[in-house]
Amino acid sequence: MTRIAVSGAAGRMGKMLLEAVERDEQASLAGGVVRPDSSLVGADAGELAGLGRLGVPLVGKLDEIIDDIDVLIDFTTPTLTLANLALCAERGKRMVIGTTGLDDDQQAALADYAGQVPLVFAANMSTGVNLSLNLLATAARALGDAGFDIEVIEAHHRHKVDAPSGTALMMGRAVAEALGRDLQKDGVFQRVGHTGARSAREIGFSTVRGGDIVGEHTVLFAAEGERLELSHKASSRLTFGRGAVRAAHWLMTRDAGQYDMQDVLGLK
Ligand SMILES: NC(=O)C1=CN([C@@H]2O[C@H](COP(=O)(O)OP(=O)(O)OC[C@H]3O[C@@H](n4cnc5c(N)ncnc54)[C@H](OP(=O)(O)O)[C@@H]3O)[C@@H](O)[C@H]2O)C=CC1
Ligand SMILES: O=C(O)C1=N[C@H](C(=O)O)C[C@H](O)C1
Repeated sequence: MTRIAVSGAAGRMGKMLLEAVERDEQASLAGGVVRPDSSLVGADAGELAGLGRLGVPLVGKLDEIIDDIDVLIDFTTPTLTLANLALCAERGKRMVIGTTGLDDDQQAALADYAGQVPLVFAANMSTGVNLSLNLLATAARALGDAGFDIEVIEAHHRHKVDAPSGTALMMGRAVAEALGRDLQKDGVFQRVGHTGARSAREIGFSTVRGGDIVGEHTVLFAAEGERLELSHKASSRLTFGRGAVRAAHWLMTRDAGQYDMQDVLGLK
């Protein structure tokens, strides 16, 4: 049994993660963490997630349960994720991190902590998206320097706070690496006014926000006379939750280091 706790348990992903852990026969739900001042502190994690009473009370601080867990799953905010990681590294606890929107310094800090504990960090835990990274690299090598323009288009719910999505950036990086391009230089994240014509090397990003869209990503390869689109559409957050639980089990036999979901799925 892998004893798993969920950080940000009251969030959109937090509740899904509680369900994914509870549904997994090889995992036991060892706790859920909410804000210290939340009225949910002391409430039952199962009731929060609509699973009925599980006898697992929600706590306001990770410190209260950390000794009784094997893995912390964290899909929250960059600041909270790094604070939790500092504590997990100190106590030798593994982490699965799905939080997006980390800046360069935050990503460097995360990489430093990975020297102390095993962790999986991925902007998307779904099987389809992680497989698509390989397909995208193949398509980019075949088409990217042969007259095809590359654009990444993503759509998410109205509550999402970071843009472009972590997945869109990951897809853009897969394409850029396959073509020897650099997103810092070749990524175009905004077009407005008289932009001039598109350059051949640029990789464009477009963001849609609205309603309850769970997460949709398309990479478009557009030439004169034809276009190829590789799309992934998530219709339930449970797909991310299941991936995170799979990553938690996988981490149990790993040494300290930073891994991603392609490592977990054996796609490298
Ligand atoms: N890797 C993947 O596969 C996926 C990644 N994500 C990423 O996961 C993250 C969370 O997404 P989502 O669930 O939609 O967001 P939510 O805002 O619904 O959830 C975040 C949770 O974290 C809590 N939280 C934030 N700061 C603190 C704090 N300082 N102390 C305690 N709790 C805190 C929030 O509490 P409160 O509500 O009180 O603010 C909330 O419950 C995002 O970065 C998103 O991009 C999402 C889906 C899939
Ligand atoms: O915030 C979300 O909801 C999602 N975020 C992730 C991202 O930024 O790529 C993954 C997924 O698309 C849902």
